[in-house]
Amino acid sequence: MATEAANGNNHVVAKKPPTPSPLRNSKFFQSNMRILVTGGAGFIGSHLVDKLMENEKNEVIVADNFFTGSKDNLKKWIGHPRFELIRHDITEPLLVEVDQIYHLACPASPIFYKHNPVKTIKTNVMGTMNMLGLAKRVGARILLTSTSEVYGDPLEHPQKEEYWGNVNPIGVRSCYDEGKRVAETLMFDYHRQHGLEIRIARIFNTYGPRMNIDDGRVVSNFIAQALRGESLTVQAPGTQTRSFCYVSDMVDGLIRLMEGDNTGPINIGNPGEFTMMELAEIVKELIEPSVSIKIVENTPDDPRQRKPDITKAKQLLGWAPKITLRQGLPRMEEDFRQRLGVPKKA
Ligand SMILES: NC(=O)c1ccc[n+]([C@@H]2O[C@H](COP(=O)([O-])OP(=O)(O)OC[C@H]3O[C@@H](n4cnc5c(N)ncnc54)[C@H](O)[C@@H]3O)[C@@H](O)[C@H]2O)c1
Ligand SMILES: O=C(O)[C@H]1O[C@H](OP(=O)(O)OP(=O)(O)OC[C@H]2O[C@@H](n3ccc(=O)[nH]c3=O)[C@H](O)[C@@H]2O)[C@H](O)[C@@H](O)[C@@H]1O
Repeated sequence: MATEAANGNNHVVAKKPPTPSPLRNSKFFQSNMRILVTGGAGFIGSHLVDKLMENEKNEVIVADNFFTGSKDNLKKWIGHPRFELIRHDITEPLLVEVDQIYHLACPASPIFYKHNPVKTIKTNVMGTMNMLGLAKRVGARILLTSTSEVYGDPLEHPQKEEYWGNVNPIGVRSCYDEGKRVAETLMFDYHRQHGLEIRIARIFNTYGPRMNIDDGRVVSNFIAQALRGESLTVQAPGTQTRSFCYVSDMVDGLIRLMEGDNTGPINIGNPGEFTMMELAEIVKELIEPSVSIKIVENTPDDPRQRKPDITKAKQLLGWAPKITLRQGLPRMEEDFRQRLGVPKKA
């Protein structure tokens, strides 16, 4: 029995990691690493695929059911000899031979994850079990994209990884936040019981190009509203806070976590904290000063504050975000202008 203190906890690991499947060596001629990205047609997943494909030694397989993702996000890779796209729902088993699994598949916008909550739970629980089963069979390392929502409506601020959270187990957000908490539990149980190599990232609000225009999350809503000349809808009271991380910083953090020695969970996010009213003011100032801001009704269990403590990410991964909100928003604006067909005023 080995004891591991990677996260300051003592995880008793019962077994050595599973032996890799011999089929894993039958690779495309140039590659030495075959990587599965579940949810790779989504927002963060497609940026991750871009980065992984830059390395000529990687073969990348994406499995996605296109619920919130799109082939458009991957169009530059379709047909590439080192890339494969599989239409697959991860609540069903998947048989592939891979060395690493980035497990992202799960709707992330509250509007979408609440649309079919039972499916969201199935994706988090059965989907994660299927991916862990796959990792066990082929001896692959697996990284789960968990969320700051595991801290619920946090009573500690900023949130450290040791904080166990304040989550409503029967609320409308529970399919997602409790789903991710079970997914984390499954990761650690497979690690302790079967010796699987696991990595857990707790992602805090991430934004950037390729977010669905009408995806309902706050940054995409405000930018789309500003470009359409509509009022920015701040949900009451507007004093709730979030910390926004630009997607290239996020991808860098995820790859460092996968390649490093620590299981996590590790917070990956930008500690710059803004109220939703402040965010609306910044979007208005940077994108369209003529739009108004209106307060609208909020949804149940909306967390009142959220800010990552990233001491662990700095120490263990040598990672810190580089792009500020004021630098990131214009990059996203450019992408939204192109997709909405709204040119910048001369
Ligand atoms: N963006 C954020 O702010 C944020 C914050 C915390 C955690 N995360 C996590 O990061 C991951 C990616 O988030 P995102 O913002 O890119 O979301 P997204 O909705 O753009 O991407 C999710 C992808 O998963 C796919 N998917 C959903 N259910 C599936 C299923 N059952 N089978 C196969 N594919 C399925 C979707 O079609 C989509 O392509 C998610 O796991 C999310 O929980 C994101
Ligand atoms: O980072 C995380 O861990 C989580 O963050 C988000 O969840 P949430 O923070 O609720 O995301 P938004 O829907 O973007 O809401 C952020 C805040 O903006 C407010 N909001 C949202 C939309 C809007 O039009 N106006 C507005 O004021 C909401 O009330 C909330 O307080 C993501 O969507 C989750 O997938 C992710 O796991």
